[in-house]
Amino acid sequence: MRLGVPAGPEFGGRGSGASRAQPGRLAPLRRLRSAPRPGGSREKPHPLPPAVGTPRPVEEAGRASVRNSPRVWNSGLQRRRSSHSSRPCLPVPGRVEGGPGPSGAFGLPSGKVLREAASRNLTSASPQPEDEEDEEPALEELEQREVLVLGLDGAGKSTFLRVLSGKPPLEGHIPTWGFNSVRLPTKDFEVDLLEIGGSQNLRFYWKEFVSEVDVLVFVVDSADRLRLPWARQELHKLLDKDPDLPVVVVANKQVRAVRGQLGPGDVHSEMIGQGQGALPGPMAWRGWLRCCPHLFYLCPVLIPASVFLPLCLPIISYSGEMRKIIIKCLLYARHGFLFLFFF
Ligand SMILES: Nc1nc2c(ncn2[C@@H]2O[C@H](COP(=O)(O)OP(=O)(O)OP(=O)(O)O)[C@@H](O)[C@H]2O)c(=O)[nH]1
Ligand SMILES: [Mg+2]
Repeated sequence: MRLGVPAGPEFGGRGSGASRAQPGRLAPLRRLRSAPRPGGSREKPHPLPPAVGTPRPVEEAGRASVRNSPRVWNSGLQRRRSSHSSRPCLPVPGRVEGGPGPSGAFGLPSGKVLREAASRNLTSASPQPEDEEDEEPALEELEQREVLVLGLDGAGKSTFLRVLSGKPPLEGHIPTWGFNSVRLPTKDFEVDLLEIGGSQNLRFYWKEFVSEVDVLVFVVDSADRLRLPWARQELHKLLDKDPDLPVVVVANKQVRAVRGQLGPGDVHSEMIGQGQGALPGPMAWRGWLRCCPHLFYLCPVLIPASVFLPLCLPIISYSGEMRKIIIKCLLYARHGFLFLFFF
């Protein structure tokens, strides 16, 4: 059965974002995204291709060679791509209760196929003033980053995407039953973010995507003390699947967390883990400081937690400045972990 997987309603859902997408410039899964969409207008939910035996879509003439040219890809991505290039497209028989479609459920055939659907539905964020895009750079000069945004339900993934794309956060929790995607254009880069809903039924699919993205953003609800161990378990499962994956942990809802007596240090130790199964320290932190001076202020391990919070307060908000910092993090992420804290 072929059923639709719409973007979440919090992003205008059901294809409204796609009307602003630029098909010729879609970043993620450039090898797959131009697959014909059966009978789909951009205003309708995107039906997924058949689960098994999906033909590889043919890239648009000309663009494919540019996009896939080694000159365009950064070395980290090449490394990651080449080490996973032989990964087969797994048929996933799972069903998601409560999802759209006549039966109230949908099957997600594979990471690649879902991301293809997502790429058609990309919501391009309007360029912010700080990007100073006088002239669009030539296509072949653009580099791209594909960022997967995961985390337990209610952690704040959709909010993260919304705010980064210049929209105000929504009041209340509207669960994402499929995916949301957004494009952040910067001067020389395109950053595509893909959120997959965090409900238990959707977590099964997360691992299908991690090997094919440049960075994982893992959003944690710092106030949800009871579920922090679950969040850690999910994160570590993903890292088992791809140990080289650069991770940005977003420790959300710090205001509520402080009320619940859970500070950044707690989130840090919960997510890194302690004792058996813990991630080794050097692996957790190497590489970040070379990237961007701002990161120093965002890394709780290098500054005692007691001074970390005051230092961070001026920049821990979803401000324009924060947006720039986050984009830098996503662009230059190479190894290990970074923690960002939001209130
Ligand atoms: N105080 C505070 N609330 C937040 C923050 N981020 C998100 N929220 C709230 O948390 C609730 C859930 O946020 P969502 O972004 O919908 O959560 P989600 O991770 O996308 O959830 P699923 O789509 O179900 O996986 C909403 O009510 C948000 O307003 C934050 O940084 N601080
Ligand atoms: Mg969501």
